Order: sequence, then structure tokens, then C-alpha cells
Amino acid sequence: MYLHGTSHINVHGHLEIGGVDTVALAKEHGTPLFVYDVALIRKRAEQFKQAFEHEKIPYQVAYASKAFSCVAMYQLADELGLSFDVVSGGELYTAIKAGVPMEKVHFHGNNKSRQELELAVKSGIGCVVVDNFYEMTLLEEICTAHGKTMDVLLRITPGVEAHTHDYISTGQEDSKFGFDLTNGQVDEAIKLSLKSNTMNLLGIHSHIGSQIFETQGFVMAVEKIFEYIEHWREKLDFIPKVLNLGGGFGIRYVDGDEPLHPREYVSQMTQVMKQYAEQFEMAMPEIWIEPGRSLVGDAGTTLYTVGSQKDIPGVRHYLAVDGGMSDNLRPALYQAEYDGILANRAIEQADQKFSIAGKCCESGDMLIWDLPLPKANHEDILAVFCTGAYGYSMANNYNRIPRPPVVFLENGEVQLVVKREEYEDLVRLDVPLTKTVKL
Ligand SMILES: Cc1ncc(COP(=O)(O)O)c(C=O)c1O
Ligand SMILES: N[C@@H](CCCC[NH3+])C(=O)O
Repeated sequence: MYLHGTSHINVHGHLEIGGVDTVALAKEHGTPLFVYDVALIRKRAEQFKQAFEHEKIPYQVAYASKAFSCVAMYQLADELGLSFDVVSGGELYTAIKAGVPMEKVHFHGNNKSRQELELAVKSGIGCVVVDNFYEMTLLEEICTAHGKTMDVLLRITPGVEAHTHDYISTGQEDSKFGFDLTNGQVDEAIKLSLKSNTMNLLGIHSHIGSQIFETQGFVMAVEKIFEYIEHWREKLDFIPKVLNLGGGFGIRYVDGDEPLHPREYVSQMTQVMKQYAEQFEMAMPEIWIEPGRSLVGDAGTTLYTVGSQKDIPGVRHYLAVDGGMSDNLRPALYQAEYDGILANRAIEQADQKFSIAGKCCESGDMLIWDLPLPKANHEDILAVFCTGAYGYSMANNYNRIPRPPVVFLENGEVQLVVKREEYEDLVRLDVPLTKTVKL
């Protein structure tokens, strides 16, 4: 059993997080329940910032809010001195509602709509990470109509394959994201943005994938970009002021996952950039990164109540909980692995293996296969660790299961930051059948 951050087993033999007994918490708020160890989020943010401070270079650490987005989370990220990466009108709207400084918001996405870009321009965000030529046309039109200019980065696909699950690998040539570096698209995009009266080209963006445990992919992406910088400078008179290397820094979900310290990623990226900048006699660009998972992933834990069980002697023992793929889609989507314990019997010996099933009508709705636990009873509380990234944010209402609430825990205090969805919420947008209307 590996306990992250402030998590420990208290005198009652219960899992405690942020000074709060999770068993008492589950009683108070019900389950499933997402809980966040705020001190661990603070620590992770500090680690990234310190790593850049150590290198003494200009930087921005933008929280990739797709990992977990809600008003309080944007406010916390702001308190921690982070910028914000948003990828949709919905995330942008949430950031606006959170009251964070708009100039620190960067807007991503491979198919931003006219409405989304309008909201971005009107609300005065800091920069748009332009993904394609259509978006350039839209942005130009919108900025002109509103008499505004916009700082932009161009998202490129550097042709680097990250060693991770195919579905979360994005830097390879055959990807839906960004301008292709090798076939002339990036040159064309640079020319267009330099000609534009409304777009101010700050630099280049690359994101190679997610849950990456090595620095090699990031270094290769920098090398690829610098191969072209010489050419851009000579042919297009363009030198990037900013290089954004995206997110993707891995975390420890289970034994065997060996993430690097943020310092390792940052120092490798910086060293290689410093060398190139020196070689090309150019000013060192600002480095921006966009961690999501590595800021909030291991700070999140989901509490479930154990319900039914099915024992197939000699085959498997299924233990069902009151959530599943409706609050954690990652095992079904990426065969992602998780670890967990019984929060109310945390000191007891694990003497049997249980496969943790969700309650959705899908055989693939399994959270963990063969998890060693003490013999579990109905009403035990199962804590699944490291659900802080892409858990709540990918939660859904399949089978009309309401989404769980989210609480922040710190110094023995509990703050509810997202309420539990109620049945009433599920039908809020439904329109009862009446007479049909011709369009
Ligand atoms: C452009 C971009 N930036 C940042 C991230 C955040 O990635 P992670 O949560 O793995 O740090 C992603 C998601 O993979 C992304 O697509
Ligand atoms: N949702 C993914 C990662 C997001 C990829 C975003 N580009 C995950 O849970 O790992």
C-alpha cells in the first residue's frame, strides 16, 4: 500500500487525508465521493515552480484544467500562482466564473467554434493556441469585428511518439492536433500569422502525450523544433519568444509506475534549450508548460461503499461499489490501473483478491482487477487512490447515475467544492413529450 501526500492511517485504523477521517467523511457526504488533498496540490505546484526558479529562466506553469475543472479549482490554481489552460467554452466559462485573471488563460482545442473564440476574445484571455488554418480565419474575423488583437502560439505536431497509451499520445505525425512540422504547414501558419493585423505570434506549442515517465520525448520535441528555428529565422524572420512544451508528466498510480521529480523534466528541457539558444546565438525563449495530471492526479481519492459481491470459486471474486465508469472512465478507456484499500479497515491484512466492479450495465465497467484486500463486507468503504485527474472531469451520466460531489480537505477542514448531482438535475434539461413542432 502506497499512501500519497498527507494520507495516513489514523488511530482508529481509518484512512485519513488532509487531517480528515475519510470514514466519517463518507458518512457525512455519502459515496461515491471525490476527495482532494489540497496540501499535495500545493506541493506539486511548488515543485514545478521551484524547478524553473532554480533554472533562472522566464516561465509559466499553466494548469491543464481538463484534468479537473470547477470554480474552486481555478481559484486554487490562481492562489498557487499558476496560469490556466482551457480547451472549451465550458472550461473558459468556469474560469470566468471563478474570477481568475483572464490574461493568464490560454485557450486550446482542435476545433474551437466561432462562439468559443468570441467568448475568448471578448473576455480578454492571454493567448490562443491556434491549432489549424480554419481557426486562424475565424480568429482573424472575430478580432477584426471586435477591434482587438490576440497573442497566439501555433500548436505543432513535432513527429515524436510518446511512450504511453495510443489514445493519450498526441505528438506523432498522424494526430488530429496541430500543424504538421515536416510538410510545410507550420511555415504556412507562421507566414499567415506574421502577416495578420490581429494575431501576434508569440511562439510555438507542442504536447507529445500524457502519463510520460521519461524526459527523452520532451528533449526530442525541443530538438525537432530547434531544427526548424534556424530556417524560420532565415526564411521567415521569425524567432519564437515562447516555447510551450505542454503537459504529460507521469504520476504513480500503481507499484511499478516510476514518475520523475518535476525538477528532472524541467531541467532536461531547459538544458537542451539553453544549448540550442547559445548555439544559434538567440535569446532564450520563455518556457511554458501545462501539467494537469501531475498537479492534481495523486491528490485525488474516490470513496465508494461496497455493495454486492459475486464469488466464482476458482475464477474470480467480484466486489461491486456504488460508482464505476460513471465517475472513472479511465480503466474502461485506457485499461488504466489503480490501487485502493478499505478505508475503514486500513490496518487489516489483505488476505484475498477482489475485482472491483462498477454498477453500470457494462461488463467492461471494472475499476480494478485482483486487488488484495481483507475480506470485504457490505458497507465497507473502498478508497481508490490517484483519481484526481480525469476522474471527475470525465464523469458522465451513463445509466442516469448522478455525478458524485467533490470535497477539498486541508488541515482537518472540509470544503464542499462540487455538490452531488441529484435525480432532479438529471431531468432538468429534459422536455416532456408534447405535440411535435415543424421546423
Ligand atoms: C495540449 C495539452 N496540454 C496539457 C495536457 C495535460 O496533460 P497531463 O494531464 O498529462 O499533464 C494535455 C492532455 O494531455 C494536452 O492535450
Ligand atoms: N484523459 C486522458 C488524458 C487526456 C489527454 C488530453 N490530451 C487520461 O485520462 O489519461
